[in-house]
Amino acid sequence: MSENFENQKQTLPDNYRHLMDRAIEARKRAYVPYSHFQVGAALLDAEGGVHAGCNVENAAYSPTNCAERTALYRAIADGHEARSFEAIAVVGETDDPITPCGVCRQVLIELCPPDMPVIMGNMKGDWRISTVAELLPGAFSSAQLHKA
Ligand SMILES: O=c1ccn([C@H]2C[C@H](O)[C@@H](CO)O2)c(=O)[nH]1
Ligand SMILES: [Zn+2]
Repeated sequence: MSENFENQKQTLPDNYRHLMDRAIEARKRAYVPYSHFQVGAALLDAEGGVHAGCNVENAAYSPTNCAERTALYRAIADGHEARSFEAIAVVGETDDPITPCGVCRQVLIELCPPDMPVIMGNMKGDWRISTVAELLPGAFSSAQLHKA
């Protein structure tokens, strides 16, 4: 399964490198007084625009928003159509490339094409790529809901 691929050692393709650089930049703006774990994300839209996100924590913990969801919700709020996105990069200071949490995987399934690449990285430059669908096998999605 692609999620278990070893970290890629080759160079990230230029377009994805650029997106990852934007995620690294967004990571600096993380609001993380509780975990001190900064995460950045950058979402590419169909027009070539990039929507950055960082994690935003809360003293009550559960209102915390991950970097991935910040980027996605920001792009939707700016008028971009659901499932029109082309790629998302996410980065944290992890040994292996960071992987989105379960909540973000569900939101990715909702708002992105199932074959959209998720470029996962760390601050050492390791990276790997999985599609949205690969990250959440057997997902409950709108397709099932609307059959009811
Ligand atoms: O993919 C991830 C994983 C974690 N976090 C955030 C949530 C919380 O603020 C902190 C620690 O879990 O990192 C993200 O933003 N994205
Ligand atoms: Zn998450």
